Amino acid sequence: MIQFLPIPHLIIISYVVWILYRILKHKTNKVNLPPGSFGWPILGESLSLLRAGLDGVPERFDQERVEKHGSSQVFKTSLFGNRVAVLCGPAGNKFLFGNENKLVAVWWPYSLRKLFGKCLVTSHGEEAKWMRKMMLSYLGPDAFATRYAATMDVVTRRHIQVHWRGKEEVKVHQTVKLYAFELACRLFMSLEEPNHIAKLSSLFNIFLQGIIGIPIDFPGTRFHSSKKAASAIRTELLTIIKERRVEMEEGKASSSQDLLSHLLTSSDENGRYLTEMEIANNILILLFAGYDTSTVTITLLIKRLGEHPHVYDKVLKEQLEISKAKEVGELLKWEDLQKMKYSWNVISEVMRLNPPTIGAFREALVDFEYAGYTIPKGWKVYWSAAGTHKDKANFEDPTRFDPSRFEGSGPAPFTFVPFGGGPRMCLGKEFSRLEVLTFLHNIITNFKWDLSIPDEKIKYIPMAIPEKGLPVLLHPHQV
Ligand code: HEM
Repeated sequence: MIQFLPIPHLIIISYVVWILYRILKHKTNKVNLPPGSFGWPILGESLSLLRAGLDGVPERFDQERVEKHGSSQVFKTSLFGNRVAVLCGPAGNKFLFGNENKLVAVWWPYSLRKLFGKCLVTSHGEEAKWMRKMMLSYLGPDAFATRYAATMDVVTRRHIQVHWRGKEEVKVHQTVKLYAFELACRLFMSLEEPNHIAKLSSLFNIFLQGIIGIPIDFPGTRFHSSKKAASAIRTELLTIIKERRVEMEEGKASSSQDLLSHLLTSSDENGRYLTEMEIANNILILLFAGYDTSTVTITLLIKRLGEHPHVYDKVLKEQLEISKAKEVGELLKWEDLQKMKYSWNVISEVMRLNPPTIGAFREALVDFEYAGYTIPKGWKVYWSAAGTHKDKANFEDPTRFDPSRFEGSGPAPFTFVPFGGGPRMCLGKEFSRLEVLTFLHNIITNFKWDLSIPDEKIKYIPMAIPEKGLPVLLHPHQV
């Protein structure tokens, strides 16, 4: 576009940009900003962050800068066109989680906000609190976990029967992706028909590609395709919502059968209900938030168990004890999941080493002080799970896989933060705990496996992905 502008226009535009840059620099020079560098104009230090992710070590970005700028555990940078303060370690996490809606508020990139419309993650303050409450009354441990453990087990068994049994080799990442999507469709909307799920899943995968990226909207760009896919999914969801309303009126669907029924029939104390569009947008955000995160966790769990046979044996022992105490074919119950203590320690260690969400952004609502520095209003503020989890100040020999770290009282507060913390803590923590444990129970009591590529590299784009999709050779147990 720029190349079609006449030279005098280009000179004037460059001059205005330069003046604005000087004004901003002058303004920010007056306050005591954290140490660090804004890197290149516009690009900032984004390439270093992306490079660290592609090399499989996202924490390198924080570590290099903390080492360079001293012990204050805060530095400034510029990422994707935004001025950013990175608050490192447990003190930074505690500060940000404790100051939500006071000094900072959750912030997502423009592309995400545009694609999701009005929903939990694009709302703030009272509105967000309200939406969280509506969804938590289904997804929280009290309601969800006690009621839906058996349904999760049914879906998991069927998935393993169709996609794993009888196969010599399985590509774990893409197969688990399908599982995570099927499970969410079943529990959120009671969708079971494979073709319907496949259609939604392919739209969803197009949609995901535009979420993180440059939001240029014209035919041929990723963002444009993503927007079209989002609109097609929304139309589909609105049809499902309307059909459900009719089914409920006719007594053919119950108000407790899934998340959709729950959201259609739940109001707050003032009698306020979510609109159909708000329900569609929130289901879309839940599908998004739970899809790659759970997929990554299960995939890397399979990888770690393949790498550490003695851990595999201990997990198998725990899971077989649970199976043996049940009747043949009896489904998992909430109480069974509570017994999976060692298994959960192993999963926690997987998430410590490779946090599915490496960190997240906030926006400064006002100028505020942190560690003696000023963070100006409007700056983005980042907390880093990857950096915190790999800091030797928080975990001895931090790159070693060692589930025993989670025994007893476990890691110190705010050092283990795969689900974030504070008012914006992951809403699907209980859902994903059940999902990963149920999958683990079913896979490990059916198979042992060998990694087809033992040293397969993990890269982050921005979620962790094994470079070749983690192919494994399956060996069914002879029991
Ligand atoms: C192992 C799996 C998962 C991990 C590691 C994970 C991690 C996270 C993290 C770190 C955040 C906080 C981001 C922030 O501070 O802004 C978050 C938020 C969120 N997660 Fe998860 N998540 C997982 C699974 C799920 C699932 C299965 C669902 C849905 C059922 C879900 C729904 C959400 C939602 C809706 C939010 C936004 C909450 C808000 O802004 O109020 N997550 N997740």
